[in-house]
Amino acid sequence: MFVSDCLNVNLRGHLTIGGCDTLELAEQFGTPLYVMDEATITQNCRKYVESIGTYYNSRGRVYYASKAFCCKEICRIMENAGMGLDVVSGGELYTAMSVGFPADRICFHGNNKTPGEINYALDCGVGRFVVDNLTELALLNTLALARNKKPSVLFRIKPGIDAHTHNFIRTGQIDSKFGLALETGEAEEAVRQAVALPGVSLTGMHCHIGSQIFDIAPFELAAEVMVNFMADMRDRHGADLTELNLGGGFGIQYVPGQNPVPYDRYMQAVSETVKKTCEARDMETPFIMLEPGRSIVASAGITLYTVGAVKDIPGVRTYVSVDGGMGDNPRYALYQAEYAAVVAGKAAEKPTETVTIAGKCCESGDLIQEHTAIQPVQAGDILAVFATGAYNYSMASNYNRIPRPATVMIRDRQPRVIIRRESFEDLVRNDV
Ligand SMILES: Cc1ncc(COP(=O)(O)O)c(C=O)c1O
Ligand SMILES: N[C@@H](CCCC[NH3+])C(=O)O
Repeated sequence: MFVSDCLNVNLRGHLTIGGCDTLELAEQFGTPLYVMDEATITQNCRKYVESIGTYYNSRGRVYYASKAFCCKEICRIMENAGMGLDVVSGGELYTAMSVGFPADRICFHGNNKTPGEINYALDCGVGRFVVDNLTELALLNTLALARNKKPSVLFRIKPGIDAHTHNFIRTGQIDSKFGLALETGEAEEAVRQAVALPGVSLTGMHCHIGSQIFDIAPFELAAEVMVNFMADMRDRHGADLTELNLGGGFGIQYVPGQNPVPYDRYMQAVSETVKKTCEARDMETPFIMLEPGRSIVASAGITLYTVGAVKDIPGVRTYVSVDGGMGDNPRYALYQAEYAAVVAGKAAEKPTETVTIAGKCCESGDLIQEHTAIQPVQAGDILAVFATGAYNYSMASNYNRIPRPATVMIRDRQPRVIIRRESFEDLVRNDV
């Protein structure tokens, strides 16, 4: 009925998440409120971890891409689930380290890591650096030598795959700010340099072709391109490459009618490609790394808002204004991302209205969704927007000095605050 199994309707006709009544959650914790179901997150982790067992003989690791949703508690949950962590900044790394996440299970990304961030990561002892460009390679080599370290390095490669997703979240094609291009010889040049550098140990290759991808073919193609490139680098430069990171990007269902590929089918298809290509190139199957973000946390989350003004413009549209907006969810403004919503107190009823859900920022584009079907709605109602667990809190801002919402995590029907609501005091804390 809904886009996630953790959502349901109780006998009062109210929307529930993880067995908790959303109207009671809104009453207890206030709105806007992010709510997440822990069992959904841990089940998603388990599916990935098990598929590494099934398809790669357990020779691999799943790194949760923490950019999707990063806070201390999610790092603890990931550690307990046996996951690794993909971090992309000093801040994400700091968050992980602050709860004692094992540094050797961290993969450090980023297309412009600063010397400060690199030094911090070296001091933490992060397991893998995914190096984006030649400048970074030279810098990492120098900084590592100065600290008497030799970090393991993977190169971020643009495999030249054009995945069918929104322009802003496509990354595998040649015109991308991320990674080293194959076509131009840039990637090979990086390998040639790295094998001769004393401060880095080149162990493998990485690619990530984009996000919210629904087809299997681009992933298969990327895997084939990457294995072939690794074999070429072995043949031409003697590079001993034993690790292949295939990134994340697996699509999820935001609205009914979308049909994401089940992980298992993706894993099976890609593992077959990897093995077949390795055989053809007389290469051992590398240690496989994956970096799912969205598909681990998105469907575990919803956002609860309180409806304020409902403005009907006859013959034009009806605006339903809520007490949050682009500050807590910028994805419609950025990517015209699709979302489904319900009036939480009427979740069992059929949607009969078509409305535009607007936020409270001083910005016409501050919309959560346009022309969306919903139950009859009025001021004071609680509105729930689905599948907001990824790239909502992590991309939130304080535009218009609106405090960021709290996040509540539910386990065994018990809600607990894992991120406190920001106060006005928080907003001025760093002002001088
Ligand atoms: C390098 C890298 N890895 C992993 C991810 C996670 O992607 P997703 O959340 O789509 O699984 C991203 C984001 O697109 C990324 O850039
Ligand atoms: N933040 C984006 C995707 C980019 C993922 C990171 N490379 C989203 O909300 O869909």
